[in-house]
Amino acid sequence: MTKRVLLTGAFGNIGTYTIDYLLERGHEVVCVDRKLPGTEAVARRYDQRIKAVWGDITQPALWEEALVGVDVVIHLAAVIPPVTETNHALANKVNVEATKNLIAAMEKQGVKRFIFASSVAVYGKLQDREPPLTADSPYRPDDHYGETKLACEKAIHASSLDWSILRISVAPPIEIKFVGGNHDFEMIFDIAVDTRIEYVHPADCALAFANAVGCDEAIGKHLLLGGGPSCQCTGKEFNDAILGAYGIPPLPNHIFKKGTPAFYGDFLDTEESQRLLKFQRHSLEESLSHSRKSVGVLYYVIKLFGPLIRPIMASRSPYR
Ligand SMILES: O=c1ccn([C@@H]2O[C@H](COP(=O)(O)OP(=O)(O)O[C@H]3O[C@H](CO)[C@@H](O)[C@H](O)[C@H]3O)[C@@H](O)[C@H]2O)c(=O)[nH]1
Repeated sequence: MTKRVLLTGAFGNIGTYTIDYLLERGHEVVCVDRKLPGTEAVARRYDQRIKAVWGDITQPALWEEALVGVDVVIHLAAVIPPVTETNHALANKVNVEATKNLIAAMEKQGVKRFIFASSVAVYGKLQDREPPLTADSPYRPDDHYGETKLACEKAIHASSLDWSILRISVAPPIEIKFVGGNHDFEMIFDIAVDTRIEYVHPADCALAFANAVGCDEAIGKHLLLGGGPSCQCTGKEFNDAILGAYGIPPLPNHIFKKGTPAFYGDFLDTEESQRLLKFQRHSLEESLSHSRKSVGVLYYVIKLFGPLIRPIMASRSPYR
């Protein structure tokens, strides 16, 4: 059955793919995002096919307009690291207060179905345990981002909504393009070379969110979004592969964060999430070839200047 779906953070990394899947399934999509040159450019691509509601999600009045006639809410809008770590006040306001206001507005307006984008950051760094990470592994976030996502989850548990919480693993943008988000390439330096990573294509996350709309069995569940065994690798393999897709040679090991456990997440048990949401479509290999294609001829230019680019990139590492 087609639904009217409110999608927050609609013009960001995962949001844009989510719009595509929702439209493909015949849903009406109401998109909420900040009005920025990048987000407006993305919105123009959808023209009359979506309704855009522009505004600041920390303003409770925004929800009154956005929720009219809505059946389901997919809440992606958030600030992510590194901003969450340098600006705690903003992270609290955007990630926690706005989510609490949205929940209150939904309860007031009688909108029941809520699908929330959380993160494996709620577990903190727990690679001292045997993999895989399961939905009920212990929560001990050790960064502010993870704290904010866990606070949202607690507010959701205390609500009267029909919720699903989807905890996303490592899902950076696949293409060099400006979307509304706040991704920062320097994050790669936080991924220690020997850490266990489970990548997931942002489009596959989007598919999980879109499929959750019609999946009543997902109600009341915490589901892990990782790409599956074909997306599991070490931090070193991950960083080399991502850089390689853009024509950049591997960076030396010593400029990456040291020590274990040195990044959150792990290899994940995605048996239940995949059974319910059927979202794992891309291996890491396929995602990298997608990245490589998006770079086009620039790949050869970057490759040619690789020996010059490499030290410039390395100089941006805080762990040199
Ligand atoms: O005050 C704000 C801050 C952000 N956004 C929007 O939120 C979206 C965030 O997207 P982006 O920064 O590209 O990140 P994603 O990779 O899409 O982040 C998704 O995946 C993360 C986990 O990997 C989750 O934490 C996020 O909630 C979820 O949106 C963007 O459209 C932003 O414009 C707002 O609308 N208002």
